[in-house]
Amino acid sequence: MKQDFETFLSNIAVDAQRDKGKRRWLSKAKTKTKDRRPASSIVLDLNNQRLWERRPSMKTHAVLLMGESRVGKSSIIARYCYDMFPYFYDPGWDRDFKEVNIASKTHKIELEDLSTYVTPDQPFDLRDRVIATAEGFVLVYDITSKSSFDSIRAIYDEVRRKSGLGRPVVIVGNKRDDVDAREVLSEVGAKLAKQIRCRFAEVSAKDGTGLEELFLELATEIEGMKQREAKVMANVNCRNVGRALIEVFEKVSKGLERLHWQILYWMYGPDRLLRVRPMVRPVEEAREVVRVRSTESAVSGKGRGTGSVVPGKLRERKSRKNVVRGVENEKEVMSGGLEITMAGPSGVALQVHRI
Ligand SMILES: Nc1nc2c(ncn2[C@@H]2O[C@H](COP(=O)(O)OP(=O)(O)OP(=O)(O)O)[C@@H](O)[C@H]2O)c(=O)[nH]1
Repeated sequence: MKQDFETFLSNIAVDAQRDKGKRRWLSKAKTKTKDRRPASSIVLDLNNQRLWERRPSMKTHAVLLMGESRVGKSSIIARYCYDMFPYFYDPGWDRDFKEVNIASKTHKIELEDLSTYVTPDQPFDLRDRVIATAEGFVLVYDITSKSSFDSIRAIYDEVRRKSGLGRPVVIVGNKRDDVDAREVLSEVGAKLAKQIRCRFAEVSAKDGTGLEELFLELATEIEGMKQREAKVMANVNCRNVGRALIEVFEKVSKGLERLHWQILYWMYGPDRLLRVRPMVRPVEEAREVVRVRSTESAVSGKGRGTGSVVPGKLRERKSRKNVVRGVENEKEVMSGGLEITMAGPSGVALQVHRI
């Protein structure tokens, strides 16, 4: 009887302790609510491709915890962010964060438990979107439940299907404190991780074992991935900028050359143009082709015509108003037409327009 009474008393003490823990945990969570607004916004298109993304800083890493129900995802978040272990089951816990130091810089790790997205009132599409926006994944199983381990492979496949390329994944066996009830050996977990080439860890949300290293290494991995992505993007941009600069430069130089000939045309008119030309470009340098465009057909309104002067031959065209004559050897072109195109030594077509 005495013993029963003592057991009764100790049970009350345990319950009181749990209640106290729950109250403390909830009040902490409440004060944190202000900070629990989403730190990042991402706009996806219908195929879950990123259209626009705002992250408050490069150093915020979105980590998604996935796994069967009751494997301890919420408990891992509670232990890691508040250093406390809730003895009660709370399926509603969703998102929190913790700041850590990596290479003497502060990084913010946002942890999210996906189970809240699979309640019947949530559209299924939301689940896909949450996966698509996460930057790192923790696939949790319970070492005391073989079935929770068996589901990991399918979850991993889903992550690879729906997430961006190269997002780090860690397979985590939780409840390692519960050695007596163990159903999944750590070698088995490690073997699966090796097969799908990702990291493996065994942790305990109850006593906090392995959690600090787990998230620190994951954040470092995510940071590395982001830096690699940023480098690739910078390279792509550099190449584009370089190509654009060359294009602009080519356009400007062609434009300048054209302008140069236009000014000569204005100054001397078509008749005297070729007398000035050698001053600009020595005759020997000039190529053997002179093209004359837009002659009689342009003037007569039938569209643009193109004539070319065969080297060494005199070519003459007549229209109602214009006479076009080109003497290749002397590089002489006379035109009353609208436009003359000459192939210069650099291979750039020079056009002289009549205004
Ligand atoms: N012994 C032990 N029990 C744990 C551990 N982590 C969680 N639990 C217990 O496992 C139960 C489920 O934990 P939760 O954190 O609510 O599990 P969950 O994965 O978030 O569940 P859902 O929200 O349904 O997805 C709770 O009763 C916890 O007390 C652990 O490391 N060791």
